[in-house]
Amino acid sequence: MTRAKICGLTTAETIDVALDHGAAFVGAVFFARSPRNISPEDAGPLFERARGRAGIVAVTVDADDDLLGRIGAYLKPDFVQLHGHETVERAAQVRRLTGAGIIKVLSVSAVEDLEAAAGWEDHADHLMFDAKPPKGSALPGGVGASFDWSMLTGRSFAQPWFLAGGLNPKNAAQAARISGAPLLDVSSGVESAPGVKDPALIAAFLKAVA
Ligand SMILES: O=C(O)c1ccccc1NCC(=O)[C@H](O)[C@H](O)COP(=O)(O)O
Repeated sequence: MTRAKICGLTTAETIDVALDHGAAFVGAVFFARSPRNISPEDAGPLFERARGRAGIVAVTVDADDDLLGRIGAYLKPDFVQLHGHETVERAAQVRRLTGAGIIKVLSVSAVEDLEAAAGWEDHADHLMFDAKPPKGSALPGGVGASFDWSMLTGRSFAQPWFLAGGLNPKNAAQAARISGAPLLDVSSGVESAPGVKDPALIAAFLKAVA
């Protein structure tokens, strides 16, 4: 069985659908340029319904101390997802500032990109292999780009890891089978428009990987 994270949730209805269909993680995005951006003050009460039912993930991109402090205070996430150029030293500071575990995202377009995982062995609780966004993209994630999943076939890593990038209800099972990923992550593939999560697509995605 593959477990899944539904990312970029902004409404009670879509969080409930994710929880009711067995999402293992639910994510809130804290990045001003994202159509999924939400404030820590709004995310806190909204995501409380997920506490103890799924891991609550705060997605950040080279966030400053002020934002991380607010995320820690209002959302109290189980994990902070580092989707920027954070170093292992910064990851340790993020842990201290938020009290949360770390999911480190590694952008992949070629097999050599997987080598970065070794540097995070003692510094992240989970890894996420996400597709490198197309040149000029305004966002480092959530863009629906994918990479060749067979690069991951037969590989093992020190931490549990997510496959992300361009997944949707139709390709999720095949992606899990080819890559061997224990965890999948999806955002735009379960939306009807940028930033608008579709309850039926969330349910279909989670059924596809169950
Ligand atoms: O989703 C966003 O808007 C976003 C913005 C900035 C940094 C990361 C972001 N998303 C992170 C995720 O975990 C996405 O789920 C992941 O990149 C996969 O996205 P998609 O290809 O759309 O499924």
